[in-house]
Amino acid sequence: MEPAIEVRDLVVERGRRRVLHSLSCSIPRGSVTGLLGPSGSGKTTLMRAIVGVQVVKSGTVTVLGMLAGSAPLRGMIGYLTQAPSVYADLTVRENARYFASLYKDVTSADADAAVADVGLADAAGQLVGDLSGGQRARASLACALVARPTVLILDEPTVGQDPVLRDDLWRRFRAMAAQGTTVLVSSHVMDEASRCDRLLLIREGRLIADDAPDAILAGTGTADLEAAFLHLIRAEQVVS
Ligand SMILES: Nc1ncnc2c1ncn2[C@@H]1O[C@H](COP(=O)(O)OP(=O)(O)OP(=O)(O)O)[C@@H](O)[C@H]1O
Repeated sequence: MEPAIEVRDLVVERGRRRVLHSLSCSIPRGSVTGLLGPSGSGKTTLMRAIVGVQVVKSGTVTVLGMLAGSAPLRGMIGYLTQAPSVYADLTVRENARYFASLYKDVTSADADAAVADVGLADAAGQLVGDLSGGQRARASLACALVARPTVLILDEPTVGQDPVLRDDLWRRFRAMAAQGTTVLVSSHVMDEASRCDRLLLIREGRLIADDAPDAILAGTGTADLEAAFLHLIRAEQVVS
């Protein structure tokens, strides 16, 4: 089957610095793919290119067979940015319903369901400006989920969440993938990597691993993913 996302020889420059160096990868449909790498390695930049909001120097990014940023994709991609993208002076419910109103065939009931899905049903009537950081992040996630996107791009969705909520969110991502949604999640947290079907490890704008977690462990001869990633990063440092 054609992959959900295909990135070919992608070069991106930001602030006159090259931050993605001819990066290529493909992301299968109906999977959870983790995007991991040190701070500043290019995770957000790659996600922005996939969503179609990043100016690229060269290369191509195709999503569901269409060029990233194409108009028909707008209703099919959910994007959770790292900084919550919600209105502080609206309640959680009003935010979700506002985003629902931007889509054809998405109802207030869908908005309310998305709020419940992220564990915010009890806070639905609260102003976003009065929420904790973790709650605000979940309100933003609810807005990204509202239209039940085919492709979901999540930039560090579990930052600031307690272990129980993180577990709930990961179960939800897995359930969405089981129903056919393609989920790309960036994270700094290694124990989350084992919950992914595939992992992309990026360092200084280049992919240094693109495989299933078990295959990465086997290939590096390590017992856990944290050790595997340190192994891969050190091996790269020796080469470069
Ligand atoms: N608006 C910008 N203008 C210029 N350079 C930028 C801009 N945003 C990011 N960069 C640079 O691009 C590189 C990649 O940044 P990016 O945000 O993609 O990394 P990241 O892996 O998502 O980091 P983090 O894990 O800290 O969010 C970094 O060197 C960063 O300094």
